[in-house]
Amino acid sequence: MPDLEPLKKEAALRAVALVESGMRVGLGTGSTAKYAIEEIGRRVQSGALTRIVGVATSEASDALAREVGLTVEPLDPRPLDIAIDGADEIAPNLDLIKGLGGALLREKLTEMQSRRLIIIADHSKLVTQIGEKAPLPVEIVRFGFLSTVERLRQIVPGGRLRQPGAQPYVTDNGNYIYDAQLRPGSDIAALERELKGTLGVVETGLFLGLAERAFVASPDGVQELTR
Ligand SMILES: O=C[C@H](O)[C@H](O)[C@H](O)COP(=O)(O)O
Repeated sequence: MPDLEPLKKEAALRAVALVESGMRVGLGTGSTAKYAIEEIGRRVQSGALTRIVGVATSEASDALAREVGLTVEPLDPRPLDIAIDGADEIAPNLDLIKGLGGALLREKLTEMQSRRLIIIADHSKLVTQIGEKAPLPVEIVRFGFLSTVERLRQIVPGGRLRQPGAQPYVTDNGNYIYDAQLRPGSDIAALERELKGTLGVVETGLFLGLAERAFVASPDGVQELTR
């Protein structure tokens, strides 16, 4: 398995180059977004960027941002100038699956409000159709979760409650996650509507029509994709 870390970092640096002083910045979650947060922190510490306010998409990113010296504020109704985040699948039209790290709800809340969503990833995340590689995370409420899982199985038969150990995985919002196995080529816009209309579902990891640009790094260099 080749080391993807330098590639993730390279993609992150390309995105951070778009951040300007005075911006309100959505801070993504995950092992790629981490490089972006660290780089923004470095630029703030060196004085290259000033008056940056970060809005974090998870408790982990909030903690990291503070650690690297960023000012972090909660999400409020003001728009963000830019958000930088990783993804689990990137389709050619920049539709995404996100949430394998469990942060999909806060990510969607934050990134819907951003003027620009920039995705950073290594080339392993590229797919020709959504559902090819990653499961689709669906955040569900804990109360009656077994009933919600049954309802979800009627819609997407393949899938399971995320349970890494003895207990189900719990999100920052105190919810559970159902990881659905999609059939590539299915109508994902219709699926999104159906899942969002399902009792017990809080949010899905489908990010459709949200990303403006993606920096995708491979051993041949960084590819810049636009919608
Ligand atoms: O919940 C997690 C987020 O959606 C991440 O952005 C996504 O899982 C990609 O993470 P990584 O950069 O670690 O592959």
